[in-house]
Amino acid sequence: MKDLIQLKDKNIVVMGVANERSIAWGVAKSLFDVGANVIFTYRKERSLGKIEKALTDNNLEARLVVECDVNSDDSIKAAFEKIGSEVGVIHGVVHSVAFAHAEDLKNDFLQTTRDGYAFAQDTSAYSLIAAAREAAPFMTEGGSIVTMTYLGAERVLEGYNVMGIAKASLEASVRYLALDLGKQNIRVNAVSAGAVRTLAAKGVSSFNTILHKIEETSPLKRNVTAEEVGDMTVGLLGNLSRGVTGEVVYVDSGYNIMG
Ligand SMILES: NC(=O)c1ccc[n+]([C@@H]2O[C@H](COP(=O)([O-])OP(=O)(O)OC[C@H]3O[C@@H](n4cnc5c(N)ncnc54)[C@H](O)[C@@H]3O)[C@@H](O)[C@H]2O)c1
Repeated sequence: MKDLIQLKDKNIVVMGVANERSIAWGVAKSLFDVGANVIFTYRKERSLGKIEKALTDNNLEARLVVECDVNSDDSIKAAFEKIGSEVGVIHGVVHSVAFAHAEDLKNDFLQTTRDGYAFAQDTSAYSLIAAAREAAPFMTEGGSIVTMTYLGAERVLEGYNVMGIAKASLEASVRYLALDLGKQNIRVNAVSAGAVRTLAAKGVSSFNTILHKIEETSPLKRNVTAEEVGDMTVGLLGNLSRGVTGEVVYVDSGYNIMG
């Protein structure tokens, strides 16, 4: 399988590990399993500590760990320049980053503020465009970019509100980026993950209800794990998916197909 995926010794940037429950950590574990060189980016010192602890506890070694605040163009540019200068070629990027203000997830969607809307878009959707732009010059052998989205982009899920709009932008951005970057043989896809209990999920008030609903009604009658999301992400990063770009792939026990 490792040979089919062809990610051994490839340099893959993973953005968005806050702790061992993060979807990005599930992705990183799958990447370590196939022998990739994993480069982490983090926003806060607290996350850096959590990444270091997760690596030590699991007896793993990162190729590099770099600070990157996706609300800042300068920070994104500096992060990818540092990564590029250290590793030379970047073969893949995993964008697993999102944020919205708590009040915009608690209040009715109708009450979304202009600032809250802009902030959710900036952090959760524009950040993919900026990261892709700064990574692309170092992706000289072609490669793959994968982001994390959610069903709330297409369906109204109570309490997901402004984040649903950000995910809709994110999914459209995946398609436009796929066209631009296809010329460089860089593929861009999204994984639409089922509900996974993480730090970010705490902001969604209806989260427990969603978990139960998936258990009851999805074809597989269970929730998915960050590891399962990680495995599909690695599939989209590697050679087996070389003909796939601009897609949203669901890892949600099939929940999205149900009426
Ligand atoms: N947990 C779920 O149920 C679920 C389902 C579908 C999609 N997702 C998506 O998966 C992705 C990862 O979320 P998660 O659930 O693993 O939660 P998480 O809280 O573990 O990860 C979110 C990450 O975003 C980072 N982040 C936020 N603002 C940032 C900024 N300005 N600069 C840099 N990093 C920033 C945080 O530091 C954190 O590492 C998100 O895009 C989320 O919307 C989550």
